[in-house]
Amino acid sequence: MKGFDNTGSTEPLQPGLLGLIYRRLAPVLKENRPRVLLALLCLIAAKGGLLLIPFLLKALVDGLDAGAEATSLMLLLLLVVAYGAARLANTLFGELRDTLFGRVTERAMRRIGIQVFRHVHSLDLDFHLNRRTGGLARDIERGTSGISFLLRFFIFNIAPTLFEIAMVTGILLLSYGWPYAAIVLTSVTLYGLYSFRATAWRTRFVREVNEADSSSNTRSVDSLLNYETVKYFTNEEFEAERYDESLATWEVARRKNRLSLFALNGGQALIIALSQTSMLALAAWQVQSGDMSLGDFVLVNQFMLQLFMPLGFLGFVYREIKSSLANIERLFALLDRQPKVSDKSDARDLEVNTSTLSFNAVGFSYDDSRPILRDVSFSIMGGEKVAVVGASGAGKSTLVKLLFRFYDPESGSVTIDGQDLRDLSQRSVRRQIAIVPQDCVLFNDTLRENIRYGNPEADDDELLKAIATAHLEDFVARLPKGLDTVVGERGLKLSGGERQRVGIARAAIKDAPILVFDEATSSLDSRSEQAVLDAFSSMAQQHTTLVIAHRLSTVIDADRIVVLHSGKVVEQGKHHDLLLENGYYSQLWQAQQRRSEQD
Ligand SMILES: Nc1ncnc2c1ncn2[C@@H]1O[C@H](COP(=O)(O)OP(=O)(O)OP(=O)(O)O)[C@@H](O)[C@H]1O
Repeated sequence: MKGFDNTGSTEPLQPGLLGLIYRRLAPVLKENRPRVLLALLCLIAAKGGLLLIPFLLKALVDGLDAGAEATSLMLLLLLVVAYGAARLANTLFGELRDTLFGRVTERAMRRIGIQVFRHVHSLDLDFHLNRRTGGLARDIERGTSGISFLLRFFIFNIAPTLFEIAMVTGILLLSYGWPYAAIVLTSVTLYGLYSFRATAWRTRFVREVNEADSSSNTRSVDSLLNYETVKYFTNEEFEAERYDESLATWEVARRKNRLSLFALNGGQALIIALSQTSMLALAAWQVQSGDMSLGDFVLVNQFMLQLFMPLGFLGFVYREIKSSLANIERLFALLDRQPKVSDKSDARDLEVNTSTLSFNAVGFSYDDSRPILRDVSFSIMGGEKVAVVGASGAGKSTLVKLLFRFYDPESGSVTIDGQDLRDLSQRSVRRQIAIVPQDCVLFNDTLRENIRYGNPEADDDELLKAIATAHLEDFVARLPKGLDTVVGERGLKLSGGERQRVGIARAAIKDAPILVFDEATSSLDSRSEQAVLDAFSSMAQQHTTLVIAHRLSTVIDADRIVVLHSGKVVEQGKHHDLLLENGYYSQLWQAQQRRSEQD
Protein backbone atom coordinates (compact mmCIF):
# COMPACT_ATOMS: atom_id res chain seq x y z
CA MET A 1 0.00 0.00 0.00
CA LYS A 2 1.71 3.15 -1.18
CA GLY A 3 1.62 6.70 -0.06
CA PHE A 4 1.09 6.07 3.61
CA ASP A 5 3.13 8.30 5.74
CA ASN A 6 4.51 7.65 9.09
CA THR A 7 4.23 10.42 11.60
CA GLY A 8 5.07 8.51 14.76
CA SER A 9 8.40 8.89 16.46
CA THR A 10 10.90 6.11 15.95
CA GLU A 11 13.34 6.30 18.76
CA PRO A 12 15.35 3.16 19.50
CA LEU A 13 13.16 0.54 21.05
CA GLN A 14 13.93 -0.92 24.42
CA PRO A 15 13.99 -4.69 24.51
CA GLY A 16 11.03 -6.12 26.31
CA LEU A 17 8.72 -3.34 25.20
CA LEU A 18 6.38 -5.79 23.51
CA GLY A 19 6.17 -7.77 26.74
CA LEU A 20 5.43 -4.59 28.63
CA ILE A 21 2.71 -3.64 26.17
CA TYR A 22 1.25 -7.11 26.41
CA ARG A 23 1.17 -6.94 30.19
CA ARG A 24 -0.65 -3.63 30.10
CA LEU A 25 -3.13 -4.71 27.45
CA ALA A 26 -3.68 -8.31 28.53
CA PRO A 27 -6.51 -7.40 30.93
CA VAL A 28 -8.45 -5.77 28.08
CA LEU A 29 -7.94 -8.77 25.81
CA LYS A 30 -8.94 -11.17 28.58
CA GLU A 31 -11.97 -9.15 29.50
CA ASN A 32 -13.12 -9.35 25.86
CA ARG A 33 -12.05 -12.93 25.18
CA PRO A 34 -15.25 -14.06 23.32
CA ARG A 35 -15.03 -11.02 21.05
CA VAL A 36 -11.36 -11.60 20.29
CA LEU A 37 -12.02 -15.27 19.50
CA LEU A 38 -14.94 -14.42 17.26
CA ALA A 39 -12.82 -11.85 15.43
CA LEU A 40 -10.12 -14.47 14.92
CA LEU A 41 -12.71 -16.89 13.49
CA CYS A 42 -13.81 -14.16 11.07
CA LEU A 43 -10.18 -13.68 10.11
CA ILE A 44 -9.81 -17.39 9.31
CA ALA A 45 -13.05 -17.36 7.29
CA ALA A 46 -11.91 -14.28 5.32
CA LYS A 47 -8.53 -15.81 4.54
CA GLY A 48 -10.17 -19.13 3.60
CA GLY A 49 -12.33 -17.29 1.04
CA LEU A 50 -9.26 -15.58 -0.34
CA LEU A 51 -7.27 -18.80 -0.74
CA LEU A 52 -10.17 -20.38 -2.62
CA ILE A 53 -10.35 -17.64 -5.26
CA PRO A 54 -7.30 -18.67 -7.38
CA PHE A 55 -8.47 -22.30 -7.45
CA LEU A 56 -11.98 -21.29 -8.55
CA LEU A 57 -10.53 -19.02 -11.23
CA LYS A 58 -8.29 -21.83 -12.48
CA ALA A 59 -11.22 -24.25 -12.69
CA LEU A 60 -13.29 -21.64 -14.52
CA VAL A 61 -10.59 -20.79 -17.07
CA ASP A 62 -9.76 -24.44 -17.68
CA GLY A 63 -13.47 -25.23 -18.01
CA LEU A 64 -13.95 -22.43 -20.53
CA ASP A 65 -10.82 -23.47 -22.38
CA ALA A 66 -12.03 -27.04 -22.71
CA GLY A 67 -15.16 -25.90 -24.59
CA ALA A 68 -18.91 -26.51 -24.28
CA GLU A 69 -18.76 -30.28 -24.88
CA ALA A 70 -16.36 -31.02 -22.05
CA THR A 71 -17.82 -28.70 -19.41
CA SER A 72 -21.49 -28.40 -18.57
CA LEU A 73 -23.07 -24.97 -18.30
CA MET A 74 -24.29 -25.93 -14.87
CA LEU A 75 -20.76 -26.52 -13.60
CA LEU A 76 -19.56 -23.21 -15.05
CA LEU A 77 -22.46 -21.42 -13.41
CA LEU A 78 -21.71 -23.08 -10.09
CA LEU A 79 -18.06 -22.04 -10.34
CA VAL A 80 -19.00 -18.43 -11.08
CA VAL A 81 -21.38 -18.36 -8.12
CA ALA A 82 -18.74 -19.95 -5.88
CA TYR A 83 -16.21 -17.36 -7.04
CA GLY A 84 -18.62 -14.53 -6.18
CA ALA A 85 -19.40 -16.14 -2.82
CA ALA A 86 -15.69 -16.51 -1.99
CA ARG A 87 -15.08 -12.84 -2.78
CA LEU A 88 -18.09 -11.77 -0.74
CA ALA A 89 -17.03 -13.98 2.19
CA ASN A 90 -13.57 -12.47 2.09
CA THR A 91 -14.85 -8.88 2.28
CA LEU A 92 -17.75 -9.55 4.62
CA PHE A 93 -15.79 -11.53 7.19
CA GLY A 94 -13.03 -8.91 7.02
CA GLU A 95 -15.54 -6.19 7.84
CA LEU A 96 -17.12 -8.28 10.56
CA ARG A 97 -13.72 -8.89 12.10
CA ASP A 98 -12.99 -5.13 12.20
CA THR A 99 -16.39 -4.35 13.66
CA LEU A 100 -16.02 -6.98 16.36
CA PHE A 101 -12.52 -6.03 17.26
CA GLY A 102 -13.23 -2.28 17.16
CA ARG A 103 -14.89 -2.51 20.59
CA VAL A 104 -11.79 -4.14 22.04
CA THR A 105 -9.51 -1.42 20.65
CA GLU A 106 -11.75 1.34 21.90
CA ARG A 107 -11.90 -0.21 25.35
CA ALA A 108 -8.09 -0.45 25.42
CA MET A 109 -7.76 3.19 24.36
CA ARG A 110 -10.22 4.26 27.02
CA ARG A 111 -8.43 2.25 29.69
CA ILE A 112 -5.02 3.66 28.79
CA GLY A 113 -6.47 7.16 28.35
CA ILE A 114 -7.88 7.27 31.86
CA GLN A 115 -4.76 5.66 33.29
CA VAL A 116 -2.59 8.38 31.72
CA PHE A 117 -4.95 11.14 32.83
CA ARG A 118 -4.93 9.90 36.43
CA HIS A 119 -1.20 9.44 36.36
CA VAL A 120 -0.46 12.90 34.98
CA HIS A 121 -2.63 14.35 37.74
CA SER A 122 -0.67 12.35 40.32
CA LEU A 123 2.67 13.76 39.20
CA ASP A 124 4.46 16.40 41.23
CA LEU A 125 4.18 20.13 40.88
CA ASP A 126 7.63 20.36 39.28
CA PHE A 127 6.51 18.12 36.42
CA HIS A 128 3.51 20.36 35.80
CA LEU A 129 5.55 23.53 36.02
CA ASN A 130 8.04 22.16 33.51
CA ARG A 131 5.63 20.49 31.11
CA ARG A 132 4.75 21.93 27.73
CA THR A 133 1.01 21.38 27.50
CA GLY A 134 0.84 21.23 23.70
CA GLY A 135 3.71 18.74 23.34
CA LEU A 136 2.44 16.57 26.17
CA ALA A 137 -1.04 16.43 24.67
CA ARG A 138 0.45 15.35 21.33
CA ASP A 139 2.56 12.63 22.97
CA ILE A 140 -0.49 11.23 24.75
CA GLU A 141 -2.59 11.36 21.60
CA ARG A 142 0.09 9.61 19.53
CA GLY A 143 0.68 6.99 22.21
CA THR A 144 -2.97 6.01 22.49
CA SER A 145 -3.43 5.85 18.72
CA GLY A 146 -0.25 3.76 18.63
CA ILE A 147 -1.88 1.27 20.95
CA SER A 148 -4.98 1.07 18.79
CA PHE A 149 -2.85 0.55 15.68
CA LEU A 150 -0.70 -2.08 17.30
CA LEU A 151 -3.68 -4.05 18.52
CA ARG A 152 -5.42 -4.04 15.17
CA PHE A 153 -2.47 -4.69 12.94
CA PHE A 154 -0.31 -6.99 14.96
CA ILE A 155 -3.09 -9.46 15.52
CA PHE A 156 -4.84 -9.09 12.19
CA ASN A 157 -2.14 -8.23 9.75
CA ILE A 158 1.39 -9.32 10.53
CA ALA A 159 0.60 -12.80 11.80
CA PRO A 160 -2.02 -13.67 9.10
CA THR A 161 0.17 -12.29 6.30
CA LEU A 162 3.11 -14.44 7.40
CA PHE A 163 0.74 -17.39 7.50
CA GLU A 164 -0.52 -16.57 4.01
CA ILE A 165 3.02 -16.37 2.63
CA ALA A 166 3.77 -19.82 4.05
CA MET A 167 0.54 -21.26 2.59
CA VAL A 168 1.07 -19.82 -0.90
CA THR A 169 4.71 -20.95 -0.97
CA GLY A 170 3.62 -24.44 0.06
CA ILE A 171 0.83 -24.59 -2.57
CA LEU A 172 3.13 -23.39 -5.35
CA LEU A 173 5.88 -25.80 -4.26
CA LEU A 174 3.56 -28.81 -4.20
CA SER A 175 1.58 -27.98 -7.35
CA TYR A 176 4.12 -26.28 -9.63
CA GLY A 177 7.62 -27.11 -8.38
CA TRP A 178 10.44 -25.35 -6.58
CA PRO A 179 11.15 -22.44 -9.05
CA TYR A 180 7.83 -20.79 -8.16
CA ALA A 181 8.32 -21.28 -4.44
CA ALA A 182 11.88 -19.97 -4.79
CA ILE A 183 10.72 -16.79 -6.54
CA VAL A 184 8.14 -16.16 -3.83
CA LEU A 185 10.59 -16.79 -0.98
CA THR A 186 13.39 -14.73 -2.56
CA SER A 187 11.17 -11.77 -3.29
CA VAL A 188 9.57 -11.87 0.15
CA THR A 189 13.01 -12.02 1.81
CA LEU A 190 14.38 -9.23 -0.37
CA TYR A 191 11.31 -7.16 0.29
CA GLY A 192 11.58 -7.71 4.03
CA LEU A 193 15.31 -6.91 4.18
CA TYR A 194 14.97 -3.83 2.02
CA SER A 195 12.00 -2.51 4.03
CA PHE A 196 13.89 -3.11 7.25
CA ARG A 197 17.08 -1.31 6.16
CA ALA A 198 15.27 1.55 4.46
CA THR A 199 12.99 2.08 7.43
CA ALA A 200 15.96 2.22 9.79
CA TRP A 201 17.55 4.83 7.49
CA ARG A 202 14.35 6.88 7.44
CA THR A 203 14.07 6.93 11.22
CA ARG A 204 15.82 10.24 11.68
CA PHE A 205 13.59 11.99 9.14
CA VAL A 206 10.52 10.71 10.90
CA ARG A 207 11.91 11.81 14.24
CA GLU A 208 12.64 15.28 12.86
CA VAL A 209 9.02 15.58 11.70
CA ASN A 210 7.73 14.54 15.12
CA GLU A 211 9.94 16.91 16.99
CA ALA A 212 9.00 19.77 14.68
CA ASP A 213 5.34 18.80 15.00
CA SER A 214 5.45 18.76 18.82
CA SER A 215 7.39 21.97 19.08
CA SER A 216 5.12 23.91 16.71
CA ASN A 217 2.12 22.59 18.62
CA THR A 218 3.69 23.57 21.92
CA ARG A 219 4.36 27.03 20.58
CA SER A 220 0.83 27.61 19.36
CA VAL A 221 -0.79 26.28 22.56
CA ASP A 222 1.58 28.31 24.72
CA SER A 223 0.85 31.43 22.74
CA LEU A 224 -2.93 30.95 22.89
CA LEU A 225 -2.82 30.24 26.62
CA ASN A 226 -1.00 33.53 27.09
CA TYR A 227 -3.48 35.35 24.91
CA GLU A 228 -3.75 38.36 27.22
CA THR A 229 -0.02 38.86 27.61
CA VAL A 230 0.33 38.75 23.84
CA LYS A 231 -2.30 41.50 23.59
CA TYR A 232 -0.83 43.61 26.40
CA PHE A 233 2.48 43.79 24.59
CA THR A 234 0.92 43.87 21.09
CA ASN A 235 3.11 40.93 20.25
CA GLU A 236 0.74 39.19 17.82
CA GLU A 237 3.18 39.60 14.96
CA PHE A 238 6.12 38.43 17.07
CA GLU A 239 4.13 35.36 18.11
CA ALA A 240 3.08 34.67 14.51
CA GLU A 241 6.70 34.93 13.36
CA ARG A 242 7.88 32.53 16.04
CA TYR A 243 5.09 30.12 15.17
CA ASP A 244 5.91 30.40 11.49
CA GLU A 245 9.58 29.68 12.27
CA SER A 246 8.63 26.39 13.87
CA LEU A 247 6.19 25.66 11.03
CA ALA A 248 9.02 26.27 8.56
CA THR A 249 11.17 23.69 10.35
CA TRP A 250 8.22 21.32 10.22
CA GLU A 251 7.76 21.97 6.50
CA VAL A 252 11.41 21.15 5.71
CA ALA A 253 11.26 18.04 7.88
CA ARG A 254 8.09 16.89 6.12
CA ARG A 255 9.71 17.38 2.72
CA LYS A 256 12.73 15.27 3.67
CA ASN A 257 10.43 12.70 5.15
CA ARG A 258 8.33 12.51 2.00
CA LEU A 259 11.39 12.09 -0.21
CA SER A 260 12.67 9.29 1.97
CA LEU A 261 9.23 7.70 1.81
CA PHE A 262 9.37 7.93 -1.96
CA ALA A 263 12.71 6.07 -1.94
CA LEU A 264 11.25 3.40 0.31
CA ASN A 265 8.06 2.91 -1.69
CA GLY A 266 9.95 3.02 -4.99
CA GLY A 267 12.37 0.28 -3.90
CA GLN A 268 9.53 -1.88 -2.67
CA ALA A 269 7.64 -1.44 -5.94
CA LEU A 270 10.73 -2.46 -7.90
CA ILE A 271 11.12 -5.70 -5.95
CA ILE A 272 7.44 -6.53 -6.42
CA ALA A 273 7.53 -5.77 -10.15
CA LEU A 274 10.67 -7.87 -10.73
CA SER A 275 9.34 -10.91 -8.94
CA GLN A 276 5.90 -10.67 -10.51
CA THR A 277 7.43 -10.35 -13.98
CA SER A 278 9.78 -13.31 -13.51
CA MET A 279 6.98 -15.46 -12.10
CA LEU A 280 4.68 -14.66 -15.04
CA ALA A 281 7.49 -15.17 -17.55
CA LEU A 282 8.12 -18.62 -16.10
CA ALA A 283 4.42 -19.48 -16.14
CA ALA A 284 3.94 -18.18 -19.71
CA TRP A 285 6.88 -20.28 -20.89
CA GLN A 286 5.40 -23.39 -19.24
CA VAL A 287 2.01 -22.74 -20.83
CA GLN A 288 3.71 -22.41 -24.21
CA SER A 289 5.56 -25.67 -23.73
CA GLY A 290 2.33 -27.40 -22.67
CA ASP A 291 3.43 -28.12 -19.07
CA MET A 292 0.75 -25.85 -17.65
CA SER A 293 -2.85 -25.05 -18.50
CA LEU A 294 -4.21 -21.56 -19.01
CA GLY A 295 -6.01 -22.00 -15.69
CA ASP A 296 -2.66 -22.66 -13.97
CA PHE A 297 -1.31 -19.42 -15.43
CA VAL A 298 -4.29 -17.51 -14.05
CA LEU A 299 -3.91 -19.25 -10.67
CA VAL A 300 -0.21 -18.35 -10.36
CA ASN A 301 -0.94 -14.75 -11.36
CA GLN A 302 -3.81 -14.50 -8.92
CA PHE A 303 -1.75 -15.89 -6.04
CA MET A 304 1.01 -13.39 -6.78
CA LEU A 305 -1.45 -10.50 -6.85
CA GLN A 306 -3.05 -11.67 -3.63
CA LEU A 307 0.29 -12.21 -1.96
CA PHE A 308 1.84 -8.89 -2.83
CA MET A 309 -1.17 -6.92 -1.77
CA PRO A 310 -0.72 -7.74 1.95
CA LEU A 311 3.04 -7.70 1.44
CA GLY A 312 2.93 -4.11 0.22
CA PHE A 313 0.72 -3.47 3.18
CA LEU A 314 3.14 -5.30 5.46
CA GLY A 315 5.82 -2.75 4.61
CA PHE A 316 3.51 0.03 5.69
CA VAL A 317 2.41 -1.90 8.75
CA TYR A 318 6.01 -2.62 9.71
CA ARG A 319 6.86 1.09 9.53
CA GLU A 320 3.74 2.04 11.41
CA ILE A 321 4.21 -0.60 14.07
CA LYS A 322 7.76 0.54 14.60
CA SER A 323 6.64 4.12 15.06
CA SER A 324 3.64 3.06 17.14
CA LEU A 325 5.99 1.17 19.43
CA ALA A 326 8.15 4.25 19.83
CA ASN A 327 5.09 6.39 20.57
CA ILE A 328 3.81 3.86 23.05
CA GLU A 329 7.23 3.75 24.63
CA ARG A 330 7.05 7.50 25.20
CA LEU A 331 3.61 7.13 26.68
CA PHE A 332 4.75 4.32 28.96
CA ALA A 333 7.80 6.35 29.98
CA LEU A 334 5.30 8.98 31.08
CA LEU A 335 3.30 6.34 32.92
CA ASP A 336 6.45 5.02 34.57
CA ARG A 337 7.49 8.44 35.74
CA GLN A 338 7.35 8.46 39.50
CA PRO A 339 6.06 11.52 41.32
CA LYS A 340 8.76 13.10 43.48
CA VAL A 341 6.30 13.23 46.33
CA SER A 342 4.21 10.12 46.86
CA ASP A 343 2.38 8.35 49.64
CA LYS A 344 4.38 5.87 51.70
CA SER A 345 3.19 2.28 51.38
CA ASP A 346 1.95 2.44 54.98
CA ALA A 347 0.60 6.01 54.75
CA ARG A 348 -2.18 6.72 57.24
CA ASP A 349 -5.11 9.09 56.87
CA LEU A 350 -4.83 12.35 58.76
CA GLU A 351 -6.83 12.31 62.00
CA VAL A 352 -7.95 15.81 62.75
CA ASN A 353 -8.33 16.88 66.34
CA THR A 354 -7.78 20.57 67.09
CA SER A 355 -6.19 21.16 63.62
CA THR A 356 -3.00 22.61 65.01
CA LEU A 357 -0.48 23.32 62.31
CA SER A 358 3.29 23.35 62.92
CA PHE A 359 6.36 24.07 60.86
CA ASN A 360 9.26 22.56 62.82
CA ALA A 361 12.77 23.75 61.90
CA VAL A 362 11.87 23.47 58.20
CA GLY A 363 14.69 23.77 55.65
CA PHE A 364 13.89 23.66 51.94
CA SER A 365 15.27 24.42 48.50
CA TYR A 366 13.93 23.80 44.99
CA ASP A 367 15.91 21.90 42.39
CA ASP A 368 18.48 24.62 41.91
CA SER A 369 19.55 24.07 45.57
CA ARG A 370 19.30 27.78 46.44
CA PRO A 371 18.13 27.75 50.09
CA ILE A 372 14.56 29.10 50.17
CA LEU A 373 13.50 28.27 53.74
CA ARG A 374 15.95 28.02 56.63
CA ASP A 375 15.09 26.61 60.00
CA VAL A 376 11.52 27.94 59.87
CA SER A 377 9.53 27.17 63.02
CA PHE A 378 6.09 28.40 64.01
CA SER A 379 2.73 26.93 64.96
CA ILE A 380 -0.88 27.86 64.46
CA MET A 381 -3.08 26.51 67.25
CA GLY A 382 -6.57 25.27 66.44
CA GLY A 383 -8.82 28.26 65.70
CA GLU A 384 -5.96 30.76 65.54
CA LYS A 385 -5.27 33.15 62.69
CA VAL A 386 -1.60 33.58 61.86
CA ALA A 387 -0.24 35.79 59.12
CA VAL A 388 3.06 35.31 57.35
CA VAL A 389 4.56 38.50 55.98
CA GLY A 390 7.80 39.38 54.26
CA ALA A 391 9.23 40.87 51.11
CA SER A 392 8.48 39.35 47.74
CA GLY A 393 10.48 36.13 47.24
CA ALA A 394 10.93 35.62 50.99
CA GLY A 395 9.41 32.12 50.72
CA LYS A 396 5.82 32.72 51.89
CA SER A 397 4.06 30.78 49.15
CA THR A 398 6.63 28.02 49.49
CA LEU A 399 5.26 27.40 53.00
CA VAL A 400 1.84 26.78 51.48
CA LYS A 401 3.30 24.38 48.92
CA LEU A 402 4.90 22.41 51.75
CA LEU A 403 1.63 22.42 53.66
CA PHE A 404 -0.18 20.94 50.65
CA ARG A 405 2.74 18.52 50.34
CA PHE A 406 3.58 19.51 46.79
CA TYR A 407 7.13 19.16 48.08
CA ASP A 408 8.70 17.61 51.18
CA PRO A 409 11.00 19.65 53.42
CA GLU A 410 14.71 18.86 53.22
CA SER A 411 15.05 19.11 56.96
CA GLY A 412 12.58 19.49 59.79
CA SER A 413 8.90 18.65 59.39
CA VAL A 414 5.42 19.99 58.83
CA THR A 415 2.78 18.53 61.12
CA ILE A 416 -0.97 18.74 61.61
CA ASP A 417 -2.06 17.77 65.12
CA GLY A 418 1.41 16.30 65.67
CA GLN A 419 1.25 14.01 62.60
CA ASP A 420 4.12 14.39 60.15
CA LEU A 421 2.68 15.03 56.67
CA ARG A 422 5.19 12.59 55.19
CA ASP A 423 3.50 9.71 57.06
CA LEU A 424 0.02 10.63 55.85
CA SER A 425 -1.85 10.11 52.59
CA GLN A 426 -1.74 13.28 50.51
CA ARG A 427 -5.44 13.05 49.80
CA SER A 428 -6.42 12.99 53.47
CA VAL A 429 -4.23 16.04 54.17
CA ARG A 430 -5.49 18.07 51.22
CA ARG A 431 -9.10 17.31 52.10
CA GLN A 432 -8.66 19.08 55.42
CA ILE A 433 -7.27 22.30 53.95
CA ALA A 434 -9.22 24.88 51.98
CA ILE A 435 -7.25 27.47 50.08
CA VAL A 436 -8.05 30.76 48.44
CA PRO A 437 -5.09 31.14 46.11
CA GLN A 438 -3.56 34.47 45.12
CA ASP A 439 -4.59 34.03 41.51
CA CYS A 440 -7.86 32.19 41.62
CA VAL A 441 -8.11 30.38 38.29
CA LEU A 442 -11.61 29.28 37.32
CA PHE A 443 -12.82 26.71 34.81
CA ASN A 444 -14.59 27.97 31.72
CA ASP A 445 -17.94 26.88 33.15
CA THR A 446 -20.84 28.44 35.03
CA LEU A 447 -20.44 30.29 38.32
CA ARG A 448 -22.47 27.53 40.00
CA GLU A 449 -20.17 24.74 38.81
CA ASN A 450 -17.08 26.76 39.67
CA ILE A 451 -18.21 27.23 43.26
CA ARG A 452 -19.45 23.67 43.55
CA TYR A 453 -15.99 22.49 42.47
CA GLY A 454 -14.97 22.89 46.12
CA ASN A 455 -17.40 20.10 46.97
CA PRO A 456 -19.19 18.53 43.99
CA GLU A 457 -21.64 16.79 46.33
CA ALA A 458 -22.84 20.01 47.99
CA ASP A 459 -26.58 20.66 47.82
CA ASP A 460 -28.24 23.97 46.92
CA ASP A 461 -28.46 25.10 50.57
CA GLU A 462 -24.73 24.64 51.03
CA LEU A 463 -24.14 26.46 47.76
CA LEU A 464 -26.23 29.45 48.86
CA LYS A 465 -24.51 29.47 52.25
CA ALA A 466 -21.09 29.58 50.60
CA ILE A 467 -22.25 32.41 48.34
CA ALA A 468 -23.43 34.34 51.39
CA THR A 469 -20.13 33.72 53.20
CA ALA A 470 -18.23 35.07 50.21
CA HIS A 471 -20.52 38.15 50.05
CA LEU A 472 -21.38 37.28 46.47
CA GLU A 473 -25.19 37.53 46.70
CA ASP A 474 -25.45 41.05 45.29
CA PHE A 475 -23.07 40.26 42.49
CA VAL A 476 -24.98 37.11 41.52
CA ALA A 477 -28.32 38.97 41.74
CA ARG A 478 -27.05 41.60 39.31
CA LEU A 479 -26.06 39.04 36.66
CA PRO A 480 -28.82 38.43 34.07
CA LYS A 481 -28.08 34.71 34.09
CA GLY A 482 -27.24 34.57 37.81
CA LEU A 483 -25.40 31.43 38.83
CA ASP A 484 -25.64 30.13 35.28
CA THR A 485 -23.28 32.82 34.01
CA VAL A 486 -20.29 31.32 32.24
CA VAL A 487 -17.07 32.87 33.57
CA GLY A 488 -14.89 32.56 30.46
CA GLU A 489 -11.47 31.02 29.94
CA ARG A 490 -9.74 30.82 33.33
CA GLY A 491 -12.50 33.03 34.78
CA LEU A 492 -11.22 36.10 33.00
CA LYS A 493 -14.70 37.51 32.47
CA LEU A 494 -14.81 38.33 36.21
CA SER A 495 -12.86 41.08 37.93
CA GLY A 496 -9.93 40.18 40.17
CA GLY A 497 -11.98 40.86 43.33
CA GLU A 498 -14.97 38.86 42.06
CA ARG A 499 -12.72 35.97 41.15
CA GLN A 500 -11.20 35.95 44.61
CA ARG A 501 -14.63 35.95 46.18
CA VAL A 502 -15.64 33.01 43.99
CA GLY A 503 -12.43 31.43 45.33
CA ILE A 504 -13.63 32.15 48.86
CA ALA A 505 -17.04 30.62 48.14
CA ARG A 506 -15.33 27.59 46.67
CA ALA A 507 -13.15 27.24 49.76
CA ALA A 508 -16.15 27.82 52.04
CA ILE A 509 -18.18 25.06 50.41
CA LYS A 510 -15.29 22.65 50.98
CA ASP A 511 -15.82 23.19 54.68
CA ALA A 512 -12.33 22.15 55.81
CA PRO A 513 -10.98 22.94 59.31
CA ILE A 514 -7.76 24.55 58.06
CA LEU A 515 -7.88 27.62 55.89
CA VAL A 516 -5.15 29.18 53.78
CA PHE A 517 -5.58 32.58 52.24
CA ASP A 518 -2.99 33.81 49.79
CA GLU A 519 -3.96 37.45 49.60
CA ALA A 520 -4.27 39.10 46.26
CA THR A 521 -5.36 42.34 47.80
CA SER A 522 -2.46 44.30 46.37
CA SER A 523 -3.96 43.89 42.92
CA LEU A 524 -7.40 45.07 44.04
CA ASP A 525 -8.76 48.56 44.62
CA SER A 526 -9.67 49.42 48.19
CA ARG A 527 -13.42 48.68 47.76
CA SER A 528 -12.84 45.27 46.25
CA GLU A 529 -10.14 44.64 48.81
CA GLN A 530 -12.56 45.41 51.65
CA ALA A 531 -15.20 43.17 50.10
CA VAL A 532 -12.73 40.31 49.82
CA LEU A 533 -11.43 40.83 53.36
CA ASP A 534 -14.95 40.97 54.81
CA ALA A 535 -15.85 37.81 52.96
CA PHE A 536 -12.73 36.15 54.20
CA SER A 537 -13.26 37.20 57.81
CA SER A 538 -16.72 35.66 57.85
CA MET A 539 -15.25 32.39 56.72
CA ALA A 540 -12.15 32.43 58.91
CA GLN A 541 -14.10 32.26 62.16
CA GLN A 542 -13.47 29.01 64.00
CA HIS A 543 -10.90 27.86 61.49
CA THR A 544 -7.18 27.40 61.86
CA THR A 545 -6.10 30.10 59.46
CA LEU A 546 -2.85 30.83 57.68
CA VAL A 547 -2.81 34.11 55.79
CA ILE A 548 -0.05 34.99 53.37
CA ALA A 549 -0.21 38.75 53.61
CA HIS A 550 1.15 41.19 51.09
CA ARG A 551 -0.36 44.29 52.62
CA LEU A 552 0.38 44.49 56.35
CA SER A 553 -2.68 46.64 57.06
CA THR A 554 -4.89 43.64 56.28
CA VAL A 555 -3.53 41.46 59.07
CA ILE A 556 -3.11 43.74 62.08
CA ASP A 557 -5.88 41.76 63.79
CA ALA A 558 -4.03 38.42 63.40
CA ASP A 559 -3.34 36.40 66.57
CA ARG A 560 0.27 36.31 65.49
CA ILE A 561 2.36 37.64 62.65
CA VAL A 562 5.36 35.63 61.47
CA VAL A 563 7.94 37.77 59.70
CA LEU A 564 10.01 36.01 57.02
CA HIS A 565 13.18 37.49 55.67
CA SER A 566 15.26 35.57 53.09
CA GLY A 567 13.66 32.31 54.14
CA LYS A 568 14.18 32.79 57.89
CA VAL A 569 11.73 33.72 60.62
CA VAL A 570 13.20 36.93 61.96
CA GLU A 571 10.37 38.03 64.24
CA GLN A 572 6.97 36.85 65.38
CA GLY A 573 4.29 38.32 67.60
CA LYS A 574 1.24 40.59 67.62
CA HIS A 575 1.18 43.67 65.43
CA HIS A 576 1.66 46.16 68.26
CA ASP A 577 4.39 44.16 69.95
CA LEU A 578 6.27 43.88 66.68
CA LEU A 579 6.01 47.61 66.10
CA LEU A 580 7.41 48.20 69.59
CA GLU A 581 10.35 45.92 68.79
CA ASN A 582 11.28 48.39 66.10
CA GLY A 583 12.84 45.67 63.95
CA TYR A 584 12.34 44.41 60.38
CA TYR A 585 8.53 44.31 60.67
CA SER A 586 8.46 47.88 61.84
CA GLN A 587 10.57 48.90 58.83
CA LEU A 588 8.20 47.06 56.46
CA TRP A 589 5.22 48.70 58.14
CA GLN A 590 6.64 52.18 57.86
CA ALA A 591 7.60 51.66 54.22
CA GLN A 592 4.07 50.50 53.38
CA GLN A 593 2.49 53.35 55.34
CA ARG A 594 4.61 55.89 53.46
CA ARG A 595 3.62 54.31 50.14
CA SER A 596 -0.09 54.40 50.91
CA GLU A 597 0.15 58.01 52.06
CA GLN A 598 1.84 58.90 48.79
CA ASP A 599 -0.90 57.01 46.91
N1 LIG B 1 9.21 25.76 41.38
C1 LIG B 1 10.24 26.55 41.69
N2 LIG B 1 11.49 26.23 41.29
C2 LIG B 1 12.54 27.00 41.61
N3 LIG B 1 12.45 28.13 42.35
C3 LIG B 1 11.24 28.51 42.79
C4 LIG B 1 10.07 27.74 42.48
N4 LIG B 1 9.01 28.36 43.04
C5 LIG B 1 9.48 29.46 43.70
N5 LIG B 1 10.82 29.54 43.54
C6 LIG B 1 11.71 30.57 44.13
O1 LIG B 1 11.59 30.49 45.54
C7 LIG B 1 11.66 31.79 46.12
C8 LIG B 1 10.50 31.98 47.10
O2 LIG B 1 9.30 31.98 46.36
P1 LIG B 1 7.88 32.19 47.04
O3 LIG B 1 6.87 32.08 45.95
O4 LIG B 1 7.75 31.27 48.18
O5 LIG B 1 8.01 33.70 47.55
P2 LIG B 1 6.89 34.62 48.19
O6 LIG B 1 7.46 35.11 49.46
O7 LIG B 1 5.58 33.93 48.25
O8 LIG B 1 6.85 35.79 47.12
P3 LIG B 1 5.61 36.72 46.64
O9 LIG B 1 5.25 37.58 47.80
O10 LIG B 1 6.21 37.52 45.54
O11 LIG B 1 4.51 35.81 46.20
C9 LIG B 1 11.65 32.79 44.98
O12 LIG B 1 12.98 33.27 44.84
C10 LIG B 1 11.27 31.96 43.76
O13 LIG B 1 11.97 32.40 42.62
